[in-house]
Amino acid sequence: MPKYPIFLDLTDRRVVLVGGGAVAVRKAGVLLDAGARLVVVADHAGDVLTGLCTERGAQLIRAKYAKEYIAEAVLAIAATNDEKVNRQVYNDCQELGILCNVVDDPPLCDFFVPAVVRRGDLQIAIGTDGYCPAYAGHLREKLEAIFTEQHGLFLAELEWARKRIIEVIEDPADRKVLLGELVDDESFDYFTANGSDAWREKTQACIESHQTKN
Ligand SMILES: C[C@@]1(CC(=O)O)c2cc3[nH]c(cc4nc(cc5[nH]c(cc(n2)[C@H]1CCC(=O)O)[C@@](C)(CC(=O)O)[C@@H]5CCC(=O)O)C(CC(=O)O)=C4CCC(=O)O)c(CCC(=O)O)c3CC(=O)O
Ligand SMILES: NC(=O)C1=CN([C@@H]2O[C@H](COP(=O)(O)OP(=O)(O)OC[C@H]3O[C@@H](n4cnc5c(N)ncnc54)[C@H](O)[C@@H]3O)[C@@H](O)[C@H]2O)C=CC1
Repeated sequence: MPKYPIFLDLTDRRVVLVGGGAVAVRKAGVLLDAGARLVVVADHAGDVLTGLCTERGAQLIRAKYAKEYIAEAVLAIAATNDEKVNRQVYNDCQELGILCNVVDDPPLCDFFVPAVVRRGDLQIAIGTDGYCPAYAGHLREKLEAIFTEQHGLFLAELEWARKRIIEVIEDPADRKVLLGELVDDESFDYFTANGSDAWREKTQACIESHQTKN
């Protein structure tokens, strides 16, 4: 069955990551980017993970996993190299109603972590339902060549334009038509060729012409 894809707000929410190797480092970075209150439990944390925790304010507990550490968490990720420990984390999560991801055992995952193209506030998440994560990574690289920093900057312009449109255009159908024009490739090309000021000027005129039609 396909998973339900969502973008989760983890700001100030406790997330517990068990394990301190390379896989834990990859998961930790993304969780910290999302503003999670990250707690890492690892009996041996590598230098990279230790540095990451210090620099970015995550709590590092240098200890073997115990159930008490996951209390109050919304998510837990088991990324140790010990299958038994990972399974224990999963079982504890089931008891406590915490969503769990076990990195080496897809059936023990309430959620999968996707590969992500990130361009400012624009995010494109890719999933293969656990069938071939490396393919998700490969597709991310291909999409990264297509979607550049410019697309992230363009999204910020669209946010500005959409706010204006909601303020001045009442009819949802009109808004939809106008936004449809503003998000298309021609509009993006105009933005990249002429920059933010020129694009806003053109967009403002376009919004005004829609207003006068009503
Ligand atoms: C189920 C899932 C659970 C989860 O972690 O959420 C899971 C499970 C497993 N991964 C394994 C291996 C590898 N995973 C990667 C890479 C990524 N794995 C990620 C997600 C997921 N991996 C979830 C499914 C997501 C989906 O399918 O949509 C990505 C997308 C996101 C991320 O991790 O950040 C990230 C790419 C990020 C990017 O490039 O952008 C590579 C390639 C590499 O390292 O370059 C390899 C080595 C090649 C190989 O073995 O395939 C193994 C075997 C372990 C072993 O044998 O030791 C298991 C366990 C199993 O399948 O049984
Ligand atoms: N889902 C994914 O994307 C991928 C998953 N994997 C799997 O992820 C797992 C971890 O991989 P790596 O980070 O490379 O492993 P690693 O061997 O580098 O690190 C394992 C970490 O787990 C910690 N650990 C072990 N027992 C513990 C315990 N009882 N309590 C607390 N911490 C404990 C160790 O101290 C160490 O920091 C492996 O099982 C691997 O097969 C591997 C590649 C990708």
